[in-house]
Order: sequence, then structure tokens, then C-alpha cells
Amino acid sequence: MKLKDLNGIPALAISELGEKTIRGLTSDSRQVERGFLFAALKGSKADGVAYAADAVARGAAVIVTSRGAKLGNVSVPIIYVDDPRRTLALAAASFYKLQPDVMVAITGTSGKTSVASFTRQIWAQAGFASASIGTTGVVSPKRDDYGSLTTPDPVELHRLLRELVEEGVTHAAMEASSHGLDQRRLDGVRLFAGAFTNLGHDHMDYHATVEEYHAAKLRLFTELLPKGAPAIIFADDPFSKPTIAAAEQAGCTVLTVGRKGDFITLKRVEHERFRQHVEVHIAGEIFEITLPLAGDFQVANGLVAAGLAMASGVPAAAAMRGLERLKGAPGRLDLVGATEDGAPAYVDYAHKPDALENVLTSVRPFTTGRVIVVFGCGGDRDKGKRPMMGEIATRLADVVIVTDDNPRSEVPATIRAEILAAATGAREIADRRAAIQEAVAMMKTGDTLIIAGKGHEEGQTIGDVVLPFSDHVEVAQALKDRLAREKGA
Ligand SMILES: CC(=O)N[C@H]1[C@@H](OP(=O)(O)OP(=O)(O)OC[C@H]2O[C@@H](n3ccc(=O)[nH]c3=O)[C@H](O)[C@@H]2O)O[C@H](CO)[C@@H](O)[C@@H]1O[C@H](C)C(=O)N[C@@H](C)C(=O)N[C@H](CCC(=O)O)C(=O)O
Ligand SMILES: Nc1ncnc2c1ncn2[C@@H]1O[C@H](COP(=O)(O)OP(=O)(O)OP(=O)(O)O)[C@@H](O)[C@H]1O
Ligand SMILES: N[C@H](CCC[C@H](N)C(=O)O)C(=O)O
Ligand SMILES: [Mg+2]
Repeated sequence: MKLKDLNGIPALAISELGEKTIRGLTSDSRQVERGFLFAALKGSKADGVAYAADAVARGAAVIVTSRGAKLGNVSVPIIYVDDPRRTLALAAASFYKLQPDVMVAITGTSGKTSVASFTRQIWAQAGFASASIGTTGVVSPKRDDYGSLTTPDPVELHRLLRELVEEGVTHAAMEASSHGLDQRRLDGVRLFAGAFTNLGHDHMDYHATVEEYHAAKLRLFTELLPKGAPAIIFADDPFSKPTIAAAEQAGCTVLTVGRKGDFITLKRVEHERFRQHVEVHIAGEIFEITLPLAGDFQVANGLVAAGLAMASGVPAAAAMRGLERLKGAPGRLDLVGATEDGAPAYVDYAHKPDALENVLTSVRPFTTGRVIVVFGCGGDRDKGKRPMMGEIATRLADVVIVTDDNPRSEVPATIRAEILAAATGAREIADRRAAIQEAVAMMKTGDTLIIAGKGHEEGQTIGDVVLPFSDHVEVAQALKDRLAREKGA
């Protein structure tokens, strides 16, 4: 492809260098090949400018960087732009060209993965070839790939979108993390609609204030959605109002869902142990449906997903039928098994305060005994979450076991101590396997066990090493061991 065919490149550079052939793009010098465009980006740990020479040595044809960056002497042309991350995203979109016809993005502190998965499932039920992209990976009719980042790097993202189109996918739902929005990873995506779930405490190590964190999320509506595009907003969150105002001001067509919602109005919810009966009103019509998932928050996520599906052409009745057949996203209030007398054990991805509060509150109505929770907090991540989660766990659970969850480069005992400082009466069991064994062993009739924080994850990161570890596997094993002990006794 010629440089002149890439979006985001300033006109002057096109007039001088437009005929140059570009064979690929990247912001990582280690991935540069002959003829690549290298974007030298200032990051959180390093400055890509320092790797310009490395990129040239590997064959870069041209470098894009920010105005004022000092590159020294390099032997290839340099294009200076105001926002190189955005330029890279726009260029990647034009390089890979193809995107599914209907692309939607979901932002919010919690619920993104679930809503992306639910939207894909409702579309699929309605007959569309659909995909979801996010924390748990990429799912389409032809693939189920394990993921890493919530919102992939723009080059990887656009390569993926092209592959999905080549597979025949017409509809895709993706997560828009605040990092992804802030770092312009989605700027080249041709979005049909956006959605907002809620805003709580997370990533305060990256964003200076809650306002800045909210503003990063609002970029989806204020800068990325085209004028008039549907913005599906959950109406019952403390941050719904300012989000609705910002989306309206940006010219989006705001469609609200929830108890205070106008597009889909939630009227009544009756909880059962593993499902919920829900009554909603849509344009004067009453729907009574059974959502086959536990947890209040799954009703919210279901309505946001139904809103996205309806905004993109699925009839209300079909969207409601879709809700009745949903499968939870892996590791989200995921029932792994139960003790011999029926006490359930769930794995859940709550690794931030509001999520933990929601999940513990959700299981209370069907718990006649004790709520037991096992959790920890990640190292090298927002430290403010630790005492908040300690306090929530002790307030809402009857038995709290604090353990390790990806300590990364930090001292695990220090992380636990920061949680325990606000968790009076909690027990400390450093080894996550031992903590799960202990929790399963203490379960009695009527109890509910929640193993929180890792959800779908398949590893425990200690230092730089990722040891294989799955809460699912451990809980299932602990239940088996318990059964064997009971039988032997
Ligand atoms: C803090 C953060 O978001 N970092 C992301 C960011 O990296 P960065 O720009 O800060 O990178 P850096 O290490 O400072 O390096 C600066 C530049 O030098 C380049 N470099 C570096 C070394 C070298 O030899 N050559 C070279 O060219 C790097 O490629 C980079 O372009 O841009 C990279 C490319 O897009 C991402 O891979 C990287 O994600 C890291 C791995 C990460 O852990 N991110 C997490 C925090 C994240 O993004 N999480 C969100 C939210 C999760 C959620 O709550 O759902 C997500 O969307 O997943
Ligand atoms: N709508 C919601 N409101 C509050 N908590 C929720 C909601 N949806 C999910 N949760 C909680 O948050 C956890 C993560 O859910 P999910 O993966 O869908 O969110 P996410 O926004 O993708 O999170 P992440 O940013 O960590 O990828 C769930 O396991 C549950 O504990
Ligand atoms: N996307 C989140 C995942 C956190 C999951 C939790 N298990 C942890 O390691 O803190 C993050 O990177 O902050
Ligand atoms: Mg997610």
C-alpha cells in the first residue's frame, strides 16, 4: 500500500512521500520489518523515540512521531503529528480496510465483557454472524481465542477486524477500556453504536482523578461515535446522568435502559437461585422473561446488550427471546459446582470494589447460611482498591479469606496487609490453592462460596513468572476432595 492511501497522515507529508510503499505498521520497534511505518510513541514506561534507530535498522520506511520529539539523526523520513497514537489508529484502519458492517463498543467500569458476550449471543440468535472482542478473548462462529488486553492495540485490532470480515462476520461487539480509549486504540473503528454500563473505582493508578477516568470513558460518545449514532446508557448508575448529558450534547441518539430507562424500562425482578424473572416495558409492550443467570447486575448487563441489539435492527421480541437463552461470560458469577447438600461455589471476576459489592449483594437473597468469600488484589495495580475491597468483604460476607491474586512485582504479604487493615476478622491464607481448599472444606448447608478476582484467568503472576492456575480447576478439585473425604468418613 502507498503512504498516500493511509488515513491520518498530514497532507504535506503525503505530497512529499505519498508514493512510498508501506508494508505494515507497528509501535514496537521489535516488530518492525522492511518497509514498515514505525510510530514512535511516548509510553508509560519508555519513549518509543529511543527505539527509532532500532526500527530503522530493522527496515522501517518512515517514522511517525509527535511534534517536538527529538529523534536525532535517522536515515528515513520523519512525519511529525499532533497525536501519533491517533494517527497510528487511523492508518491501521485504512491499511487493513475491512471492518464488520455493524461495530459496537461498550465502556464502563464493570460489565463490559458480559455485555459484549451477551450482544454477540443475541445477534447470533437473530441470525447474524457475530463476534465479541475483549478481556476473555475473541469469540466468533469460527473461533474462541483466549485474550489478554481488554481493548487490543490498534494494529492488532484492525488485523483482527479484517480477519473477522474474511470469516464472514457482519456484527461485532468490543470492549472499550479507559486505557484503550485514552490511548486512541479505537480511534479508527467505524462504530455504529456505543454503550455505557456504570462507573466505579478502578485504574486510579493510571487516571489522576475520577473525573479524568470518566472523561476517558466519555471519549467514546464525545469523540468516537458519529453524530446521531445510538448511545445505549444504563440509567440507574450514579454516573448515568452526566454520561447521558455528555452523549446528548455530542449529538448521539441516547437510548436509556434500566428502572429509570425509557428505551427498555425495567419494572420488576424476582430472584431465584440460578435465574431471575424480569418484567420490562418496551414502547408500550410488556415482556415477561426468565434470565437464566444469577446476579442483579446481569439484569443490567442483559438490558444494555438487548438495547445494542435492538438499536442495530433486532426486533424487541427477538432480543427478549435472546435474553432467555444467554450463557454467562466465562468466570462471571460462574457456577463451578456444589457440595453434596447443594451449597453452590462460584468463580467471579470481581477485582474492584463495586464489582465485589455487587456480587456479594447478589448472592445474599438466596443464601440461607453464610456467604464465604476468598479474594486478593493484584500487584502493580491501583492500591486504593485494597482497603476498599477489604471493607466491602467484611461488611457483606460472613467469612472472609484474603489470599494472593497476581502479586506481580510487589511483595505479596504487603498487598494482603493493605487489604487486611480494613478487613477486621478476616483470615489470611497466602497460597490461593490452600485458601480455596479451606473455604470449600468449611461449607455447610445453605452457604454460598464466592472465589473472586481471577474469573477466566489461567495463571497466577508472581514476579515475571506466570504459573498455571485456574480458580475453576481448583474449586472443582476441592469439591472432589471434599466428597472423597465425606465418603471415606
Ligand atoms: C499502561 C498501558 O496501558 N500500556 C500499554 C501501552 O504501552 P506503553 O505505550 O505505555 O508502552 P511502554 O512500555 O511505555 O513503551 C513505549 C513505546 O516504546 C515501544 N518500545 C518499547 C521497547 C522496545 O524495545 N521497542 C519499542 O518500540 C513500545 O512498543 C511503546 O510503543 O500501549 C501498549 C500497546 O498498545 C500496550 O500493550 C500496553 O499495555 C500494557 C501491556 C498493559 O498492561 N496494559 C493494561 C494496563 C491495559 O491496557 N489494561 C486495559 C484495561 C483493563 C480492564 O480493566 O479491562 C485493557 O484494555 O486491557
Ligand atoms: N453491571 C455490573 N455492575 C456491577 N458489577 C458488575 C456488572 N457486571 C459485572 N460485574 C462484576 O464485575 C465483574 C467483571 O465483569 P465483566 O468482566 O463483565 O466486566 P468488565 O467491565 O469487562 O471488567 P474488566 O474491566 O475487568 O475486564 C463480574 O465478575 C462481576 O463481579
Ligand atoms: N484488566 C484488569 C484485570 C485484573 C485482574 C486481577 N486478577 C488482577 O490481577 O489484578 C487489570 O489488569 O487491572
Ligand atoms: Mg472486560
